[in-house]
Amino acid sequence: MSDETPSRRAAAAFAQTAETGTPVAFADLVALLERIFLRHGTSERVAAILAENCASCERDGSTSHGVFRIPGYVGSLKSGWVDGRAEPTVEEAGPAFLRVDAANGFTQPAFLAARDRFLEMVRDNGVAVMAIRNSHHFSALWPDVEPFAREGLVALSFVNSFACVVPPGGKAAVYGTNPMAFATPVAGGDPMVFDQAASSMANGDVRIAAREGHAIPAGSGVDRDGKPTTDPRAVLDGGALLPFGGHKGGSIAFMIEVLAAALTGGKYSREVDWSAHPGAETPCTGQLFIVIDPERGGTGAFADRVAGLIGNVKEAGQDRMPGERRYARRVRTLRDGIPLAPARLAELRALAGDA
Ligand SMILES: NC(=O)C1=CN([C@@H]2O[C@H](COP(=O)(O)OP(=O)(O)OC[C@H]3O[C@@H](n4cnc5c(N)ncnc54)[C@H](OP(=O)(O)O)[C@@H]3O)[C@@H](O)[C@H]2O)C=CC1
Ligand SMILES: O=C(O)C1=NCCCC1
Repeated sequence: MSDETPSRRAAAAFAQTAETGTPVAFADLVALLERIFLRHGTSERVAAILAENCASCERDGSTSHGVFRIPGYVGSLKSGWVDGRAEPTVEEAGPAFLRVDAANGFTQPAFLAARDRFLEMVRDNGVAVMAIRNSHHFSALWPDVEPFAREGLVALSFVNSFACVVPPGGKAAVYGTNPMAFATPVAGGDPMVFDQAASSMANGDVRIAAREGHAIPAGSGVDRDGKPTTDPRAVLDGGALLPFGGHKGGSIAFMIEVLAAALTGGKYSREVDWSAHPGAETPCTGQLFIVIDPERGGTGAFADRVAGLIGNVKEAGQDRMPGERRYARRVRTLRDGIPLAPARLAELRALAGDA
């Protein structure tokens, strides 16, 4: 059984560099990122939320959505494509359905503005849906869902991005890399969380491979003529990624366009048009949450049952559950600091306006 996803393999060289960089304490990284966001026009609230979110990705080794993304956030803010001071509006569309308009701002501040009311709905009804639109999600999804599982809930979330994935057998990019995340409580342990793109790789990992001069795994993408390629630059320059697992990943990507865009009122990935905003990198689309109170299942032993299943999976030979790598790295980096390559740290300090 392979130990790594193609994305993980493609990012490995960069991750190694990062592992050997200058150690930065989590709180210091949050403070540095907060200064960058503030300097580029966000409100204090938005800066605090995005800085914590992005630093958490770096801390947990979510390299494709950690500090690597900061120039992209800045590009979107500078180009006027995203509103760093947006005030989201929250509307109740039923006893267990919240609609959130992020008002062309970042998704996480809009999500957090609605989260308390959403939790009440989940507790009252056993399940609730939150549909966010006009929102820029530029991060991993696990920071959105893991806290629900720590509160005893099961959470699912879906985001669509921008057209860079061809449907199986297709020639034009229709889908985004469209991640989905799932989180469940586990008795006696950390939640089990998976968070994965519907494409062979995240676009972020393709860009890291291009920057570092590494090939991407065969079967990940095609060039502008639709020919298979392992050159990340060919994928980025008019080419596209493929869905993971052929038609099965294609169907997941389709489902995510429906749930995150059609249902929320957000844009489809292929409707994202930032051509009038050079430098913009954050897609403005939608995100859907479905959160369930597992106690409503009435077994009284939900989290024990999940722990039992994980035990079965491990006994059968899977040595690592999704999320375990992140948790181990979190412990390490909170203790030893988050290793940042000197070039990355210099880039961040320059963006923060440090001399
Ligand atoms: N905002 C956006 O629009 C987008 C965001 N993304 C984000 O990019 C990130 C990377 O996505 P992707 O490249 O698909 O993710 P990966 O393929 O790296 O990992 C997907 C999941 O599989 C788990 N996993 C990886 N390797 C193993 C293994 N050997 N055994 C068991 N579990 C394993 C990971 O857990 P672990 O984390 O513990 O390694 C993770 O939960 C995600 O966080 C996603 O949300 C992607 C696309 C668009
Ligand atoms: O890595 C990706 O794929 C993406 N991440 C952030 C939003 C655009 C797509």
